[in-house]
Amino acid sequence: MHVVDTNSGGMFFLYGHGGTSKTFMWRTLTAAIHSTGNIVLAVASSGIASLLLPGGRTAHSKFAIPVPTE
Ligand SMILES: Nc1ncnc2c1ncn2[C@@H]1O[C@H](COP(=O)(O)OP(=O)(O)OP(=O)(O)O)[C@@H](O)[C@H]1O
Repeated sequence: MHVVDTNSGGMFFLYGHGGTSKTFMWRTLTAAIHSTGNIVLAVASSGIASLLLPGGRTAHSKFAIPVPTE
């Protein structure tokens, strides 16, 4: 939350074994940031993963990332 409060930005990588609260952490952060009036774009690399996030979409869908066909 510090990087949001100070508008400093950042990149974080959350990893861990199955069932170790990764989704819980993302959902909590999303709710906390959204509650401050900020916009949260929840995207994932796969459709299955995006279903775990509130309002989640795939990054390809949200940002219209082209998929090379050749
Ligand atoms: N702090 C917590 N308090 C209570 N329950 C929690 C907490 N953190 C996680 N849980 C519960 O533990 C379970 C597993 O958590 P979660 O789905 O966040 O793990 P995960 O790391 O995303 O798992 P996976 O890698 O399998 O997707 C969920 O049912 C979740 O509600």
